[in-house]
Amino acid sequence: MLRIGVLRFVALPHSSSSSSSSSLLFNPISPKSLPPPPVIRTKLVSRSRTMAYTASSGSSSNLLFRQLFEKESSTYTYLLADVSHPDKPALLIDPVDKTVDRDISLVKELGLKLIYAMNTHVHADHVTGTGLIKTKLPGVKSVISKASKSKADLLIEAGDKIYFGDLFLEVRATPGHTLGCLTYVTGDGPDQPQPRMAFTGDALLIRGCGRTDFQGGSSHQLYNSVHSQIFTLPKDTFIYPAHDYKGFTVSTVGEEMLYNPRLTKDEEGFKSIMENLKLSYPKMIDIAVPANMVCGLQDLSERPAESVAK
Ligand SMILES: N[C@@H](CCC(=O)N[C@@H](CSS)C(=O)NCC(=O)O)C(=O)O
Repeated sequence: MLRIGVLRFVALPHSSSSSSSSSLLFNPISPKSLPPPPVIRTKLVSRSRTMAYTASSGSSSNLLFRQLFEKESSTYTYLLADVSHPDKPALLIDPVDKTVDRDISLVKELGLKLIYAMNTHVHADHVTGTGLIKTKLPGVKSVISKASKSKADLLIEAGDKIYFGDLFLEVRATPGHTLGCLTYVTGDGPDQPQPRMAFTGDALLIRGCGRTDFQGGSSHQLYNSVHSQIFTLPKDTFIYPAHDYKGFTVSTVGEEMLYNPRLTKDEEGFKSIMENLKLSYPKMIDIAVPANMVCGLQDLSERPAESVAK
């Protein structure tokens, strides 16, 4: 396997163009080669702060976590930040265009520095907020999978690690709802959040899963993605999906392995369920898919995306 890209946030000038600046924008530095951040960590204080910020997640002395909701498309957006790092670097997963102002206000109120606006996949039911965020906060980088064949500042793939401060997300490929679906999982390590947290996009929903009837969807692929990439995580790993239509907010791997009415079946049973969902096409699909192929910015320049160091 190729060496995983280590995307390390460093304080650099904001720039949104020029391919020659790519090495300035993402600095592939091993965390071990950097001096420790100049911050005195008082475990009790930082832990209690995190607890106050954290909604239904596990503990980490460094992680600030928020789950946000966009009600028209029933989409969850997630805000994560390393609040022990002096810059408080943050990222958003699956922001929606309609709630970008809310999300940016929250980022500012909490004193965070947003560095990545990430997509789990090319959504069909709403326009991503990642492009709009870039126009409002020009230093932010849009992120999506290379397999999605979309345009973004950063095209990522399985095995990459997305660093924000000393915390990171591991990238797992979970195709099946769309070809380019990714699941982001918090890091495995002593200073990373415990239990781990998996941001599954539409691959795995709570007691459900993403449909497989368009955008390169495949029930065979989705079944294998969930079983090989998500159900192999520790059972206490939290599941945070991109949507919920039933009022759920969080689940765990163990809970879904026991109670997911689709994915507890064998593959043939799963395929049969997926073939008979009889869902109507998302109302926004004809607008959302082309817009999301350019991370929500129809006029994004033609410059090539930065490649991730391997
Ligand atoms: N009614 C909504 C779309 C609902 C829908 O199709 N949701 C997708 C995820 S967004 S493409 C899905 O995979 N649902 C699975 C399920 O079992 O509900 C609209 O018109 O936007």
